Amino acid sequence: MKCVLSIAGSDSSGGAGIQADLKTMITNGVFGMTAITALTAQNTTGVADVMNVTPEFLAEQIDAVFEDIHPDAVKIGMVSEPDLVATIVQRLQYYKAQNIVVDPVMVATSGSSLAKDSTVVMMREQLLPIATVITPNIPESEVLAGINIKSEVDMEHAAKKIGDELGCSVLCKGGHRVNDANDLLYDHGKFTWFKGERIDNPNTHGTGCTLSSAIASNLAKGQDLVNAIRLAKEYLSRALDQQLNLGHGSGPVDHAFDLKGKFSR
Ligand SMILES: Nc1ncnc2c1ncn2[C@@H]1O[C@H](COP(=O)(O)OP(=O)(O)OP(=O)(O)O)[C@@H](O)[C@H]1O
Ligand SMILES: Cc1ncc(CO)c(N)n1
Repeated sequence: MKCVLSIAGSDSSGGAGIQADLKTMITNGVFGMTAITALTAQNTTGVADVMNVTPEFLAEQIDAVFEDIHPDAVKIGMVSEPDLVATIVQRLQYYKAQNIVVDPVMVATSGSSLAKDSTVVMMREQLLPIATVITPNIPESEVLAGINIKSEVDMEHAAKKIGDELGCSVLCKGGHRVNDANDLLYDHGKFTWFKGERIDNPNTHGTGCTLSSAIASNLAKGQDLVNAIRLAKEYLSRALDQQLNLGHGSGPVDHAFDLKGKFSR
């Protein structure tokens, strides 16, 4: 059994963060573990409050996991404070962690900010350069590259600029564009497009968390980066296709599509 660690925030409404990560890992055939960076009081309409853990307690969680069950991959999501970013980097380097997928979460689907500006600076300087792949959405790519993105050519410029500056592979996600949901990988000089038909479903809370956790699960199982992303995108499209409709805002996706028929709903 391959094991994946999620270092991320908890979403009380279950659609994003740690909760989305664990659901994704279980349905992608790996054993999921967690180190929680923050509790959020959150639902499909917004984030009411955030309580960060201390850097010391985050380090204790990461140590508890690595000293017992060395993860085959690590997914990193919401990290609000610069000190927490520094702690993660220090512990992952100490344990020589492999297959690090960073979703540089800045703003929730509902529009609430999830990371301070000083945190983004710290991520850029310390965390992103040690990642195997990072998965910014369009607004996050604009911040990291410092350019506006209006077209797929702009996505290529942004992904190349980020990847060349930080030395990591970059998956620039196209979910925030209006036409097809095409994602672009820039992997050390090479572009690969992952074409995705836009699914007519306004419930996209946690799609970024789901995609990055599925990529980490596939890397843990030994897939190369391109196949890990291709399979993760197929998984997310199927989860979106279920048309789950929960809550009063942008609701979560349905991870249980393979279990339909096994349990009554
Ligand atoms: N309506 C859609 N149909 C198909 N795929 C989609 C749709 N919306 C988003 N995606 C896909 O979902 C993944 C996440 O992309 P997105 O750009 O929404 O990330 P995000 O903004 O980080 O997500 P989050 O909502 O978790 O913050 C990408 O693979 C994107 O192409
Ligand atoms: C805890 C958490 N992590 C990530 C996101 C981004 O979707 C969110 N809304 N909440």
